Amino acid sequence: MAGDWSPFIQRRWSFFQTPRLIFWMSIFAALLLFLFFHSPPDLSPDRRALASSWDGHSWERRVLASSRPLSKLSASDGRGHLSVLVTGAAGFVGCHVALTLKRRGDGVGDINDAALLYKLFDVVAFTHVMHLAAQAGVRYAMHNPGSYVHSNIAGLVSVFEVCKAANPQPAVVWASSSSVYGLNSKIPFSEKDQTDKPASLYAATKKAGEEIAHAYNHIYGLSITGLRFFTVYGPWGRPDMAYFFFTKDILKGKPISIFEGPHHQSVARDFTYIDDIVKGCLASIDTAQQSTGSGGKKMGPAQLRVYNLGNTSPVPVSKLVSILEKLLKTKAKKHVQPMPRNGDVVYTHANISRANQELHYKPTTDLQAGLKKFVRWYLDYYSGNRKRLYW
Ligand SMILES: O=C(O)[C@H]1O[C@H](OP(=O)(O)OP(=O)(O)OC[C@H]2O[C@@H](n3ccc(=O)[nH]c3=O)[C@H](O)[C@@H]2O)[C@H](O)[C@@H](O)[C@H]1O
Repeated sequence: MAGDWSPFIQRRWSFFQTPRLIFWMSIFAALLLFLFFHSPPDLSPDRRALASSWDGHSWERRVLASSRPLSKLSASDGRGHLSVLVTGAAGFVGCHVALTLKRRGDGVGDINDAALLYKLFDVVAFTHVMHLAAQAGVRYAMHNPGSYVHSNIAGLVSVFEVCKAANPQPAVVWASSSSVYGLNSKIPFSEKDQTDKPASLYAATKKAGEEIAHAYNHIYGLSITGLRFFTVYGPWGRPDMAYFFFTKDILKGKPISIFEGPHHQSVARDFTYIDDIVKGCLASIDTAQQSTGSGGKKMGPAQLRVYNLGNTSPVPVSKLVSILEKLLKTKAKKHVQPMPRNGDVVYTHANISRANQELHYKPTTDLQAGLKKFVRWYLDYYSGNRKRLYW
């Protein structure tokens, strides 16, 4: 369900040295061969993977230990600790949210495999699911459309299926996207605006997710909150995003393309720093009401929410580049070019008043400050200085 991360993986792996890579690939291949020849023949592939990776009792013990709240740390609102299943915890937003929950003392499990989801719910009565696993990226959807359908639609349905069948049902908080506003020209974007003109397949799958959420809420009484993230950036970010590969290319002296809209209109984004997004995610968990259904049956109306999580301060991409140039002390080789027809939109700007009123969401990091933290992390990370970690 984590989707196809080809561009991400390619960029990350190019930093590995080849002999090391070959060594680990050999170990991995040997492990696969071992598992293949030693698995009992009557197990399905999913069950076989499960059985070979975890022996039942020790696996359950690990899941229980990981999801158990730490009693010494205090919960944020005095309601007691939560057990939160975080999907996509290997991804950008997911890893930050999971670590912050863990740090404040909540129990966190992590998985994005459907068979394991059911097994996990047998073992742990999750109070919440933070569903962040997805195929992200606006432009990559043109190259690999199936991956978006697989992760953002089929994957979402499989998460809702396991949640609706659980007893008790957890409350679900999941990642939608600012891209659902598509060709909407009313700014700033408000949750009340129409979102029926997606400009990319990515946006269309996120919009479909919001409609699917409505159906599960309506039929099964699942409490569901969708978060429309606005161009999230920061340390441990996605290498396929512009701020990340601009940094890499500026340092390498490679040219970068800066898109512009029709009539030389500048392209701008409501760039939002990861720590602000994490606060919005945790506030959504903390304010989520319980689902009303039980074991697949609705008992009454349940909470259904959608929030914009943005910075409410759009910045032109050309300004993003000039901040990076200063922080990196290097001039970029800029090529300004018309925005290709690739699913991009010219402008995003979040109206965050609903999130502010109901979640007390208030972003505090502007692009200058956020990029400074990102660049510090980037230089440290890629200089090989990984001893100093970033949490
Ligand atoms: O808010 C979202 O819902 C989405 O945010 C992010 O999409 P975007 O806002 O498109 O971010 P990103 O690709 O970094 O491009 C940033 C800017 O650089 C411009 N851009 C891009 C490439 C380039 O070569 N030149 C350029 O000018 C480009 O035109 C754009 O204006 C997430 O990737 C997506 O997964 C989703 O979460």
